[in-house]
Amino acid sequence: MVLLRDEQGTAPRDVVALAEVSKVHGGRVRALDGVSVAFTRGTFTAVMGPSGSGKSTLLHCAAGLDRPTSGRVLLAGQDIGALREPRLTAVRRRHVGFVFQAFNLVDALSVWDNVLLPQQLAGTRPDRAWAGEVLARVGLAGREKARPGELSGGQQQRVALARALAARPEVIFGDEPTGALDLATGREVLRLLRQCVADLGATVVMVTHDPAAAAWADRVLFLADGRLAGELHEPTAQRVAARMMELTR
Ligand SMILES: Nc1ncnc2c1ncn2[C@@H]1O[C@H](COP(=O)(O)OP(=O)(O)OP(=O)(O)O)[C@@H](O)[C@H]1O
Repeated sequence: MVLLRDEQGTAPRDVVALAEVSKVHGGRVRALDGVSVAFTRGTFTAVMGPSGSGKSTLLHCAAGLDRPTSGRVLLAGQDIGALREPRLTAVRRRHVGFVFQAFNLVDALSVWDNVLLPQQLAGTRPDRAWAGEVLARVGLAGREKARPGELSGGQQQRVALARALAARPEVIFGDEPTGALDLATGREVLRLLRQCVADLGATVVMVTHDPAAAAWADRVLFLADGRLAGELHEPTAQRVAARMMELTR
């Protein structure tokens, strides 16, 4: 089972790369300050840092949801700074999946229609067989007709994950995807994200405040005051927590 779409027959090693990216909000707040970082295909990266350190801004710039004030962002081989709307939206819909803290499901639609919605918005023909497979993979086979409101928080986040996977994105961005879940349910979602990387070759970039969640990643990036403040490979929750203590001291 192969998740990644590769039209050119070549797969760049880095799915997302930021070069000297700065972002100034409202002409005053320098949320990112010259960040250069790459996200390698088939890896799971967690982004951590104190509140206000620029984590969400980094995620939004990397995903093409926000534009840097300066610097370049390459997403799925394209320099997205050069793209105007609606081309940028099209690239995002085609190559990026999102999982948010608040799930962001459409309550008026069934689970099945939620999962297919991004492809319908993108105007691509939904791959129904694959959608069924990803729903089964997240443990929701048989719940296709349910409305999100009838499901638990953990189940809703699994629908959101199936929705993110259904379009076979190059990269999945998670903004605190376990932030609204209890410990056990959050762990289940993290295990699924981990499996997406291991079994499907997905690339995952996840912002989190939780050292135990970050420990599921291959690498943890630390931000402080809009700058990279180091990284940990093969992290443990203890080492992540210790590094966070140093950053907030
Ligand atoms: N739209 C905006 N307008 C003005 N300032 C903003 C905007 N978005 C973020 N900021 C500011 O930029 C800085 C970085 O914010 P960002 O949300 O990226 O940090 P964060 O590390 O994700 O924070 P948190 O952990 O609290 O979510 C903060 O000082 C924040 O107040």
